[in-house]
Amino acid sequence: MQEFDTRTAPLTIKSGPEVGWLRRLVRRAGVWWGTLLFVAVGIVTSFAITGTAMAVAGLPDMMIGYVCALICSVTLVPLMAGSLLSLIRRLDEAESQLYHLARTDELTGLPNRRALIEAGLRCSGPRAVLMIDVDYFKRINDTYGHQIGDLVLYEVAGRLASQFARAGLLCRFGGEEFTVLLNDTDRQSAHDLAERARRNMAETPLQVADLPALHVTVSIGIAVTSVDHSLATDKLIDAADREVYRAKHKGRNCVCLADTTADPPGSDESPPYCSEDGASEGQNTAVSGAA
Ligand SMILES: Nc1nc2c(ncn2[C@@H]2O[C@H](COP(=O)(O)OP(=O)(O)OP(=O)(O)O)[C@@H](O)[C@H]2O)c(=O)[nH]1
Repeated sequence: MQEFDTRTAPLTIKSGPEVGWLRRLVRRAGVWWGTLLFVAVGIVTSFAITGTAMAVAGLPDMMIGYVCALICSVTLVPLMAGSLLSLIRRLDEAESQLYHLARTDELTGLPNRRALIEAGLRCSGPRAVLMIDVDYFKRINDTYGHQIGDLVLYEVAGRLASQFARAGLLCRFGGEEFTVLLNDTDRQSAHDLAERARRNMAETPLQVADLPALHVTVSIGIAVTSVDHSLATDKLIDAADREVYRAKHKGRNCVCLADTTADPPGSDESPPYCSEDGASEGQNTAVSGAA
């Protein structure tokens, strides 16, 4: 399956774990050049030690000492350094792969919840969390089976990626829930983005395998934090999740905004706020609109 490119997003998952100087050397120079460097350092060091040892022992400069040092440097050092550096490279590749796998959702290729939490810990400024839940997803599974359900989730992820990849970090939170973390975003912008994505999903049916077009809608909960009203990302996620429940109770296919900051977008009334442009519950089933 294709992996969605989230590298263009302002918030990205960290590319890998912290590494020490030896790993950085292997990454930059490779095993062969790294080994050559070790041999060069080995020759210089062994010559220096040999010379010093002979001087301390009161021996005259003997060629044989330097020849022994040279033979050791060009035989033992490449053997040991080469083995060590190739082992480090293999471990580095394995750890990087493990790091990436632990932060990627297998089905959609999107970053997963762990990646979201880590990205959230790294930001402190004004930001927004959008929680996006596919409506009546169980019906899709029940009607077409889990395999088609998986394909629908994959297509939904692709659609959401096209809407949010440049705006923020889109993750699969779990099940049929997706999350977007938006940095430096106020309520109005977060709401506009969510509303655009909701509308796009509702108005353009999904094409999955050879099935007729599937009308899928989403309910979106938003929580925003500002400089004056700072809130940790996990609290924002909880608040956005509560808004999803509110959106579900409102009939689904709508966007609800949490009361975490000042006024709701375009309104002087007190928050929280819900924009209800969606279909009614009856029309808004994931499968009832299938042509
Ligand atoms: N195919 C598939 N199904 C999944 C996956 N993860 C969760 N589900 C299913 O998603 C369904 C979610 O159902 P509910 O929580 O009842 O929600 P819903 O049917 O979408 O209804 P509302 O959220 O209330 O609109 C369950 O049937 C889960 O089995 C997955 O990775 N693949």
